[in-house]
Amino acid sequence: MSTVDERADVPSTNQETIMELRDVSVTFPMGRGDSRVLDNVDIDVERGEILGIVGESGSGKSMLASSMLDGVEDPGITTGEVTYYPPDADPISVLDLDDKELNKLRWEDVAMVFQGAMNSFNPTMTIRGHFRETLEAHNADVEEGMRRARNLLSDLYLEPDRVLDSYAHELSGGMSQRALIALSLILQPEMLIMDEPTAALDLLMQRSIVSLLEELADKYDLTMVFITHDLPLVAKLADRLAVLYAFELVELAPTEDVLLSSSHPYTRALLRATPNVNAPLEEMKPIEGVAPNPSSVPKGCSYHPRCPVATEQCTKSDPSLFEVDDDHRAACFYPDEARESVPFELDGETEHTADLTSNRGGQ
Ligand SMILES: Nc1ncnc2c1ncn2[C@@H]1O[C@H](COP(=O)(O)OP(=O)(O)OP(=O)(O)O)[C@@H](O)[C@H]1O
Repeated sequence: MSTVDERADVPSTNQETIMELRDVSVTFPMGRGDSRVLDNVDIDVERGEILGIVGESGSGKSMLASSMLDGVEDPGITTGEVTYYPPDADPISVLDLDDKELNKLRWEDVAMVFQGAMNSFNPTMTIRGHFRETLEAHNADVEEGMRRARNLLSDLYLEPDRVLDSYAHELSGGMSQRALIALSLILQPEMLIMDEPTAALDLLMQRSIVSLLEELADKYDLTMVFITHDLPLVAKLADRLAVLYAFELVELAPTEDVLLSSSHPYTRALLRATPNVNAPLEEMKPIEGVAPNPSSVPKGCSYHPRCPVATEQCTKSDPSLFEVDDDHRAACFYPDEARESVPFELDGETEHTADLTSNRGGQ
């Protein structure tokens, strides 16, 4: 297994890596050949960061989330390398783990929360039962663990006693989603992967969960991967953004770079379709053209049929992630032309753009 120092030139800043994905692909065997639903993704998740992964519906976001914990459902096949770097132990090759080892990793090192908490809880068990069962299954000290559970529930602005004594159906959607986040953190993982964790919730609850997540990440030194189709939502939270298009990573950069100087025409179209970073997703305008499905991914750059700056080159070769700037990568042969041809103006401030504006003011 490669060490951190030997790593290839891939999208990352110079911080310490907690999870490394190399050439990660997911395919489903279909009647007429394989369907590739995640295509050679390379990414380094940095310890302590909040990484947002955005993309349209069907772009491969859930496949990416699942592949990080070797959780793609049968008959899907995940290939490539996923390496988890524990703080004080040898690296773990996630795709080589057996079921028992995976189960340990999933709770104790890298937890995962999906949308729709209702389906994650057993309807015949109280929330307390779920916490106890998880602690017992991992041979953890139950009394100490339950103390932690109460703290986590309080951190998430829930009344611990009321929630612990309830069944999931007795809680509102927002409460059960927060209880699920608390449960996912009960064995003190280093990293939390969330796949559309707020999708089923109303706008106000989405926003409030996002700010709670930020507080949690800070308090518990958590690394977070937040996967969503809601760019305005994740822009408020993430330190870096990764953009997926047609099962491939097309741009990766610090959030403010994406918001102010994105270099892939798809990211720019996505931002142009976002009238205001504070506006709800429902106000986004559609992007012209349609995203390909797995059986019809265009040759060359998969975005070329929708792209205003595409040339013949783009119909023939598929650009890899080029370095635009130190820690900014985009899979486009023509980033300068893209910036010129796809203008957008972002109204509204995120924490990131606000910081930039105030820095500029001081110059
Ligand atoms: N079990 C499966 N068998 C074959 N193809 C699948 C299967 N599950 C998903 N896919 C396909 O994989 C592709 C990527 O799906 P994925 O769920 O990762 O997209 P997504 O970006 O998470 O979308 P959404 O936001 O709608 O959840 C889609 O084209 C989908 O149709």
